[in-house]
Amino acid sequence: MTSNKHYLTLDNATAIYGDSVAVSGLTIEAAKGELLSLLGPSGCGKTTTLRMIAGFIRPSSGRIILGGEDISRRPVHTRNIGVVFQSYALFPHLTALDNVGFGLRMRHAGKAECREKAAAALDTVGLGAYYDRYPGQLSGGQQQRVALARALVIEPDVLLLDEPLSNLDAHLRADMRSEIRSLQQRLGITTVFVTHDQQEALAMSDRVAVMSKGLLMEIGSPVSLCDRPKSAFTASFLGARTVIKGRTEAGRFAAPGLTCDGAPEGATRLVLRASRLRLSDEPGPLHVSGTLVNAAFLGDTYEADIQSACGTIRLIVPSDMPPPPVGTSCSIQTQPGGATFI
Ligand SMILES: Nc1ncnc2c1ncn2[C@@H]1O[C@H](COP(=O)(O)OP(=O)(O)OP(=O)(O)O)[C@@H](O)[C@H]1O
Repeated sequence: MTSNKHYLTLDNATAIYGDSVAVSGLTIEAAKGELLSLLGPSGCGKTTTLRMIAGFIRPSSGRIILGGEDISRRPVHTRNIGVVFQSYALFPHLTALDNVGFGLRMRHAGKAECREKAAAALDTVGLGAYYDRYPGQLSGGQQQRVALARALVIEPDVLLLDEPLSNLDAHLRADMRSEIRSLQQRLGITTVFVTHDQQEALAMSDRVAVMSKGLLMEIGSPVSLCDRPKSAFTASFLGARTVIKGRTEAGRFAAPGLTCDGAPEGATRLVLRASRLRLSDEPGPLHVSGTLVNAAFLGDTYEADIQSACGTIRLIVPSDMPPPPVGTSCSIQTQPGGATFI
């Protein structure tokens, strides 16, 4: 018996290629209906993890458990898992309908059933008018939807998405991001989503597993990872954060040219979150000043870099509070949630 909380479990899973360890002792659980993202830099083992779940590679040690059953040694085609690859991997000589129906035909479904289910899956992803188009006659976003329909048509127990948005332009990416998330929630399908884009992971996931060099660094909800990162790696990988090394004595964190009050004993890193800092001389917990060396206008915000004695500190300030000219001396103050200690 398995609870819905432990629907998909990687139990100490390790993957080795030749003599190099790609994934090392990974233990992660996904609840039924959860969208779990694997987030990390290139080469950290995200795709390898997905391939172990799908069954394309066997774990060298450890287990993959789905719905209470150990599937580690089961061949790919006997696992009811849908996969969408970065490249979509559509057959160019088949129409959208036949691409989607392909998996069903492999499972010996009848012609009428294939057609009916493939059409329903294409309708689900908003491609009802494109059954007869070939991949070459579809836009990147439409091809991506066909690939998604093909993964969904088998009514998979788990959906695996390997960087499915990386070939799309920024605008379409944002649209597809929310489309996939609402579809996943509507269908209640347990999903593992691989990405190296922190915004994508934060926007789409129930929980995010941060990976580095084949290891799980940290796992948590997007909000908890952003507000209370437990490692410097997570803090800096989640973007727009400055991590400063220092020491804490009597509740005060100190680094060259910087102090910050409210630190727990033993803290050796101060994480400053760019969007929760401001340029200000007002007194507060943070004491640091420096020179503005860069200010980039990003539309709704400015990204400003302050060169200080403890390194460059990045701030994101609203565009209605433009930073002073480059070269100006400024002090920085933190707003609630702007400073975290590790
Ligand atoms: N078939 C293979 N043979 C040998 N080594 C491999 C193979 N596939 C991946 N690797 C290595 O395993 C490690 C993890 O690769 P993996 O593709 O899982 O990383 P990733 O996090 O998905 O990266 P990316 O974001 O670039 O796709 C890397 O060091 C990679 O070079």
